[in-house]
Order: sequence, then C-alpha cells, then structure tokens
Amino acid sequence: MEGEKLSAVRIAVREAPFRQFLGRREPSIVEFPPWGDGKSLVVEQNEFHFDHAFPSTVGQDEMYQTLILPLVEKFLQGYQCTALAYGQTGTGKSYSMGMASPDKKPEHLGVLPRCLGDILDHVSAKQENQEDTTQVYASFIEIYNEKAYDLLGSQPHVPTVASRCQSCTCLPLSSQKDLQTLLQLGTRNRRVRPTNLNASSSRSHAVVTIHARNSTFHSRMNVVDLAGSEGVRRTGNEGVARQEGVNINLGLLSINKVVMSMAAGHSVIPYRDSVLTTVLQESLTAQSFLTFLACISPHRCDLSETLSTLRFGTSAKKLRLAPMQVARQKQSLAARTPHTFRQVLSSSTAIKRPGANQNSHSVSNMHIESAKPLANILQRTRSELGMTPKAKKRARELLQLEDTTLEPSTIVMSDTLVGFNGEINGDQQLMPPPEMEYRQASSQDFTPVCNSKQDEPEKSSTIHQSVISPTVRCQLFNTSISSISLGASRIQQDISGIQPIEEILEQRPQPPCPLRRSVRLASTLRQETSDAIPNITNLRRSRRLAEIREHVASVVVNTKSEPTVIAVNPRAVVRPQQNTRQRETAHSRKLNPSADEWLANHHKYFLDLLNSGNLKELQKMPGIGPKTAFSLTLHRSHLGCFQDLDQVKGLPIWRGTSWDRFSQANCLHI
Ligand SMILES: Nc1ncnc2c1ncn2[C@@H]1O[C@H](COP(=O)(O)OP(=O)(O)OP(=O)(O)O)[C@@H](O)[C@H]1O
Repeated sequence: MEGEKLSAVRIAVREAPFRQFLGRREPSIVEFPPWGDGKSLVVEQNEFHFDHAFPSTVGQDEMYQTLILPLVEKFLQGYQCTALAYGQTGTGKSYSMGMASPDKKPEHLGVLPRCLGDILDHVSAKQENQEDTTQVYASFIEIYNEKAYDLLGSQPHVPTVASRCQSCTCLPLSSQKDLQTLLQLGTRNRRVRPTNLNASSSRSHAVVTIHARNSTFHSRMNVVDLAGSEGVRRTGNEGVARQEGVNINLGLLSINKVVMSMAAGHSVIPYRDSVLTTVLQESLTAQSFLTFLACISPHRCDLSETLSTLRFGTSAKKLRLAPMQVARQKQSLAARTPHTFRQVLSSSTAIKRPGANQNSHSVSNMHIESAKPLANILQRTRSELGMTPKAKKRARELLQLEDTTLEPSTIVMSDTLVGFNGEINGDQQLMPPPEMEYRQASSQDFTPVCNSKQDEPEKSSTIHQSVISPTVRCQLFNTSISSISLGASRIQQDISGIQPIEEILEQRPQPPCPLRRSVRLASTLRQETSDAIPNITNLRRSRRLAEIREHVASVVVNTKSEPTVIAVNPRAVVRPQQNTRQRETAHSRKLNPSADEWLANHHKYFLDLLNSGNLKELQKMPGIGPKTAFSLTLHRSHLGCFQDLDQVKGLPIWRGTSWDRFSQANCLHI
C-alpha cells in the first residue's frame, strides 16, 4: 500500500443484517447492482455511488482491510486521520468500530482493536530493527448530553473541564495487554441503554484518539463511533433518555454542518456549535484524511433514515482535502491556533490587491530581504494550518505576490513605493502595530499622521492629501504607513496605467447629497423663494406659511403702487434687516422682482414639482393629502405632464373649496 495514492476523503456504506427481534424476514431495500463494482447501491430507485459499498455479508476483516488499513498506514507516516461511523441507531456502528463490548470471537473484532493491534505490531517491528522509537498512546472519551467524559480517568462519570479534552487520560500502549485494558475500560464505562430499536444502544458519541509520536512527527488517528441518529418518537424514549436523544441529534447536526461548511469551502467552520465538533476540531481539518462509514438498515421501515444517511454521505463526497504530514512542533502550533490561518489570510487579503504585484517592483531589494524571514513564517503558518481548497487557492495567489509586496507590520521602507501610487519617505518608518488600525474612526484618526517635517502646517493642498492618507492606509494595508504622499509622477502613471489615488479622489464625483429627494426639493424651493421672501427658517410650518402669504401680499401691493417694498406687514420687512450685510447685498441684486415675475417663476417651479414629484413628495406640499396626491399622479400619467397650473386647477379632483385652499397655501394666487 505504501506509496499508493489514497484519496483524502473516502466514504463507504455498510448494510447491517436484519434485526432478529423484528420477527419477520423481508427483502432488503438496499440493492448492490453487479455493475456497481462494489461501489454503488440502489435504494428504492435512488442510486448512490461511494468509494465502497459493503453488503451485510461482508465481514469485519474485509471491511477493515479495505477501508481502514490504508488509513492506518497514513497515520504511521505522520498524517492526521479520522475514521467515523455514523447512521441510524442499531445499524452496527459500534459493532463496526469495535466499541461494543469486546467479543471473544476474532472474526467479530471491530476497527479499534484491529487497528491498535496493527499499529503496535508495526511499532514493535520497527523498534526491534532499532529504526524508530515511536511511542503509541491513546485516549478514550465519550460525549454524553453535551459534556465530555474521560472514560480512562479515575472519575469516568465526572465531566472533564477542558473544552477540547486536551487534558484527558492517555494510556501508553506497548502490548496487547495494554490494548485490552483500554478497550475494557472504555467500553465498560460508556453509557448504553436499551431502546425499542437496539437492545444496547450507545447513548453517547465515543472518540478514541490514538497518538503516534516520535522525533519527527506526532500523528493522531481518531476512531469515532457516533451515537445513532434517531427519531425520538420511534425509540420510545421518555425523560432522560428523550433528552439524550435530543443531544445526540444536536451533535450529529453540528457535525453535519461542519462537513457541509468544509465542503462548501467556507473559511469559518462552526466547530464550536457542539462539544463533539469542538473535540474533533483538530482532526476535521483540510489537512487530514477522513473516512466515513455510513451504516444503513435493510428494513423498509427505516427507509427515510437510510436515505438521509446516504444523502449525508453524498454531500461529504464534496469535501476536498489536501492532507499533509505534520511535523511534531508544527502540528502543535496548528492544533493550538486553529484560527491563526484565518487571521493571517484576512490580513493578507487586506494588504494585497490584484495588480499590486505589477506595480510594486520598486520596493528596494534591501527591504525585500528584510521582509523574507517574516514572509517565510507567514507562508509556513499558512501551510501548517488546515486550508479548504478555496482558501488554499487564495493563499497561493497571495503567496505569489509575496516577494514584491508589503507584509503587514513588518517592512521598514526607505524607497519609493509605486504599488499603490504612494511614495514613502525614506527616513520615515511604517506606523506600528495594526491594532491601532481598527479603532472606531474618530476625528483624531483623520488628522494627518506626520513625522518630522510634515508636522508643520502646510498649504491647504498638502493638508488635503494628509487627510486622505490615513484612510487610504486603512484600506490598502494592514499596517499604517506614516507620511504617505500620494503623488505619483506622470511617468509612473503611464507605466502602471493606474491613476494616482489623489487624482481619483479629487475627480471622483461628489456623492449625492445624503438628504432625501423630497427634502432636497423642499430646500431648493425654499432657496428660490428666499430670494423674494424674508428669512423665515426655524419657524413652525403654519407660521412660515402665514409669513409667506403676508410677504407675497406685500410684494403684490408694492408693485401696484411704488417700486420699493412697502411694509404691509411690519414682520415681513423687519426680518431682512436681521440678516447679515453680505446677505442683503447678495440678495439685493435679485430682490424685489416684480410680483408678476416672481409669481411666474413660482408657478413654473411649482408646476415642475407637480410634474416630477412622486407620491410622497406631492403629499409634502401644503393642501395635498394622500388621495389628492394619488389622483394627481394618475392624471399626470394620463396626460403625460401638466402644461400649466390652470390645467391642474381644471382637474376633477378638487372638490368644493379645496383648490382655493391649496392655491392659497402654496401662494399660487390662481
Ligand atoms: N455486520 C454485522 N454483523 C453482525 N452483527 C451485527 C452487524 N451489524 C450490527 N450487528 C449487531 O447489531 C446489533 C446493533 O449493533 P450496534 O450496537 O453496533 O448498532 P449501533 O449502530 O451502534 O446502534 P446505536 O447507535 O444505538 O448504538 C448488535 O447486536 C450487533 O452485534
């Protein structure tokens, strides 16, 4: 087997024998077609293809040799391996994994005793040849009601405190006697309860972790026997047993979610959803070998559970893993910091953008050299940690850019950085640690970060650049770079084809005013009318309207008699005197148009509003309610647009004096 390419994820299905106590013999719902080559099965016209499909006639030895032995070989070469049995209750998971009470008959021995036996044989053979000094030891835990129990410990029924069971008992294994002790202790202490479907149903998930440790690697192999998936009603459980069932299903659901997330290439895997996945976190990574054994029932009454077990297997086939041999110290780093990869990747994502490599060639060689050790560490950390294929692809892209781009918080620049159209002054260092970068933005964050000369106040244009630079820094780098001047020469622009950032920023069209359209319209109207009416802001709406009416009345009177404004209402003329002198002069050019002119403008503007306003905007006009606004829009769409206000006045929507009120409220005087 050595040297043979073993697929990282393998799914096998095993059919259980008929359950005797059901008392009847019926044809199995599972068919193994001859064309399936031992890999396919058909259940009620649903076809499934896996790596192996074992009928109930296949014995323990054949199953072990085909499915588990290659995994054991990988384990002995230093890989992380997991063999996991899942399926409905009573379908032979514990039997297959060898976690049921030890059977005297050798043909019934399950995975665990067989693989421990093989591992011990292999290690002792090597030790005899003085080739190796591999130590083997194993732990046996169970997860019951969302609590982990150390079955080899002195208090097997007291939950362990450590969330990942790092401190559970590990028995050294050097002989068959040790092996027997381990199996006896574990299976004796494991919780079992008779249910309607299984006379000795395991009520917990069992995880046996075998460690092989030598001078070069520390590999792990998990043999997992999940508690059966079960419909709580079918098992006939009540009380505590019912709660057990709920927790069992919770664990199974969470493992399902973990596998789905890994298969989908998500960067965040929900390991923490249950104790089971937390314990298996170190093994269910993209760098492990995974083998699933789906145990199914031949009975028609179990059809739905059988189909759901097979569907889970089909989804797990989508997993794409890239196992790697894990060196002893690296493995512990990976195991202890499973999230480091994500941090590293996200920081890298923040600093490197597509196209950065083509523009960053002018980073000085000296700094590339200084950055290399750190770049290597980063690369190593990435490779040590499990990566989904998608993340791996991304990481590879990033690593290709590594030599010529900035590393987070590491490089002291002395040359010109062209990559982001920024120049970094030689004797100014990069800003320290990125933790500064993710503070909540405050006004201080946007004050120029300057050293030396740039602390001096400068011309407005320079200040403008400085104000931009911290923002740009946050976007492009995970580290701060002080004193970036964002100017790039025309030649650099021509070479890179990238416009300098400050130019882009300057030329970027101003974002639309954050005010709502109706408010903008209203303010435009107010501005227009403010040329002819006094400043009456900050007054209540009723009072404002009254003032407008008074003022317009004064203008009308004025044009009929004198060319200057006559104070018909003292408030109407007193207000402008409160305005500043500049405002008066600015307005004086436009002020005092004839009333006709003002009215014509006002009508025109008002008509525009009626033609362009939506329902909400129309309703904001004085004298227009929801119904009128709706009728107006209907007529408008029917007519195309209103030609003049007389046409609006002639619409059949105005009842009684409603037009007069509307006209008066809006100073239309029609
Ligand atoms: N392939 C098989 N050959 C012979 N006996 C089997 C086989 N599979 C299962 N059995 C028997 O079926 C019974 C139930 O098996 P087992 O307890 O392993 O099921 P399980 O899936 O672990 O159930 P649970 O999830 O409830 O613990 C056992 O008595 C076991 O010996």
